[in-house]
Amino acid sequence: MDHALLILSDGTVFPGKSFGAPAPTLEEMAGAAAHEGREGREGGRSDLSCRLRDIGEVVFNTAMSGYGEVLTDPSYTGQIVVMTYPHAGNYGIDEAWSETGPQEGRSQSARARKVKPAALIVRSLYKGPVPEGRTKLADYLARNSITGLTGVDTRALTLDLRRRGSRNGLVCRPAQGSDLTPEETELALKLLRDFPAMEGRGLIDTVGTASMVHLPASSTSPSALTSTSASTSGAAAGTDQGRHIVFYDCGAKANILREFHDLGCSLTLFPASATAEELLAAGGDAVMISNGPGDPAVLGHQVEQVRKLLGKTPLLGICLGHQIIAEAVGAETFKMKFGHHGVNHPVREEVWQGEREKGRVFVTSQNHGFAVREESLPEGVLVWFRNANDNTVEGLWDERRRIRTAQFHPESAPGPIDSRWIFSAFLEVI
Ligand SMILES: NC(=O)CC[C@H](N)C(=O)O
Repeated sequence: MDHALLILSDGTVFPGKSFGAPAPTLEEMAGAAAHEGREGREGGRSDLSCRLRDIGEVVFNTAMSGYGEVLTDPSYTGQIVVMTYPHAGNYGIDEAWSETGPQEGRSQSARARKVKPAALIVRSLYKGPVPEGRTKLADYLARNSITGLTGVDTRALTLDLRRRGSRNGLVCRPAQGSDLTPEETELALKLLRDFPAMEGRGLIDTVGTASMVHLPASSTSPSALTSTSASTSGAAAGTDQGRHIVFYDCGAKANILREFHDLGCSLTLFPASATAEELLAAGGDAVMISNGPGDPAVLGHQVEQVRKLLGKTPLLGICLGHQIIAEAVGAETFKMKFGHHGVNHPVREEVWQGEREKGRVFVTSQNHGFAVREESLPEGVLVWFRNANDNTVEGLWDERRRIRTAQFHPESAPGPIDSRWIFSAFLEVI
């Protein structure tokens, strides 16, 4: 394994050893950045930098397992993920665990890009055998051209990110030996200065389906949803036969689709470029807005479309979808200091209905760096869920316009399934 380093935008360095794809040198990274910049200018595209490997916003994830789902979750696009649990790789990885939803109409290269984060950082990579039929984490990353960094003091790194906030970083290899030359350090800091901050980045163009996809309720296992350990035997399976959910796909996780499917719903997925008219014309019972990467505040098109849907159809949202709906009703979102990424975030229910016990607390799976500003919520839009650690808004409830949203991930994958009932609660608005 080669010496490699994580460099944060303020110059803090965390040394380690690379696994998976070899870490690039700074000269290679500068060449790739110049190439992407040229292509971006000539192609008239606004943000190609998300396709650059090895550079992105460094975030820590507190899950004890689930690296396979984390690596394939489209919401991690543009981020370098640090796992706080010290060991990674000991159960290998199976392609079938992918959390990436359908990618119809995308180019072959986009579809082949299975791993969404820009790099993975761990304390200690397990190198022993893995169960038959599975791939070693290092081989999986190598096959997908993603660099991993092991031997990193992830505890110190996490404390640093908590104290000073998530910020951009890059993973690189010194051209010689184990340290960077002053020139290499200068180049690294320049690359990081030129790289866009997560606040203000629109990233959904690169994820999700690019053309309409219909997943009928009757099919027992649509090819896009073949694998899951968490949702094959839904407790409430079949109870909502016949519901048709129109799905606004901003980079959906596969398990969200599976959960609706397990409740007997048919789904029609539309790309994030679709219009409100197209979504309504599909004639569904509700429109669901998916999770996805990047800053919700810059998604003008999607916010505008969702605004046009208000009151015309029930609206459901998860994570980015929750944030887009919040923007559409006139509320604001903001960048959190280090976000919530993990599977152990307590959330309290603040609005309840019918027989449900009051004020329940759930341990939830989370992955978000932005949140809804509570003071900006208009009248009639209630806080359905609240984070029990920091009191931030974790879900919205609007009775009049039939809106239900969750900032966290009721579909888990990875994580506990305590809040899985929310999919049934979503369908109560129909
Ligand atoms: N998982 C998600 O949908 C993430 C939403 C958004 N990109 C955030 O970081 O807050």
